[in-house]
Amino acid sequence: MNQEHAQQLKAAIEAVKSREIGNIYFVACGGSMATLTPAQYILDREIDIPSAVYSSNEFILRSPKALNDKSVVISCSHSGNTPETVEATEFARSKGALTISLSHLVDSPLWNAAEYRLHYDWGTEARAEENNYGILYRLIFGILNTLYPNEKYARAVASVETSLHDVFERNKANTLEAAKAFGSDYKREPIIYTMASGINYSLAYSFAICLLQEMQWIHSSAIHAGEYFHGPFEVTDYDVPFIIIKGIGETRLMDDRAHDFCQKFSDKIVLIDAETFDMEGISAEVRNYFANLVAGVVLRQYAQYLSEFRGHPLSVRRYMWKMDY
Ligand SMILES: N[C@@H]1[C@@H](O)[C@H](O)[C@@H](COP(=O)(O)O)O[C@@H]1O
Repeated sequence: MNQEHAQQLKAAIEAVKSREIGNIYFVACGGSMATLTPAQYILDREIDIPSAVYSSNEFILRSPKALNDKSVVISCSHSGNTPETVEATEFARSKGALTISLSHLVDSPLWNAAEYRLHYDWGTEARAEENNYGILYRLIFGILNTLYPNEKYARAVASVETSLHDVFERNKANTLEAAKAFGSDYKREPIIYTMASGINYSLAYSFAICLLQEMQWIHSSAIHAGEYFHGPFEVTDYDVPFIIIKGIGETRLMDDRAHDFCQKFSDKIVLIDAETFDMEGISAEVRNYFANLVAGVVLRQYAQYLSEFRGHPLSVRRYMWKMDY
């Protein structure tokens, strides 16, 4: 265990404990916003303190009335440099909120804007318990366990610390051939939709906007499985590809309904079903909250092979970080 990370988490969790908490906001952009969103889902399910997710600039411009000194604002920027996330954190701090920021870059502008800072590791060598989701889940379940002590939350933290890395590795190995097949079969698709609900929806969103649009320049849109029947299902046809992520929790009913319909009319469904995951080591009562993380690792491998078969590295951008915008 990285002791520096453990110390940073302890300080942030103690700070939350020392305050009266009226609400919790999660603020970031793009992939980082999608990273934070499952934490809001977990809080929504577990406690009655209201929480919400905002894209950074909207947080500043909308300026929620309830943002005040009883707020906790958790922001994230991988680079630590996204100006709107830095400004949103400064804005939250100016309103008296307790600010906690996650970043891969120590001493970045975001790092300096936040009151409490959480560094996470990144890259192929990083251990799951020290990467962005590992740190976020240790924070969220740590906060829950501090505010509402419960063995369930302690077991969730232990699941991250002792098992998540191996769970990721096993599921990556189990889906390696499927990832290669996806890369080969879908490399010429001009458009790929993603669909999910509940805690998995933000994964469908980030896969569509970050992996497919940003990193592969493939047209895409994330469809909420419940919303599918309220517009998007009209585009379903035999040659229209859908990646459908099915969860194992309370919203699976919506995933089933969308999948059942979609497979009647599309011959190109890529199903990522959390029921097939090997979740051994993750405490049974919180597996729903971890299935999206496993699906994320599985899908990242799919994207990796898509990029290899297309000869389009995931690192290539046309505009991002290359000009003013
Ligand atoms: N794919 C995401 C983008 O969607 C996002 O605009 C950006 C956010 O940056 P950061 O997390 O550094 O704030 O970077 C990531 O790569």
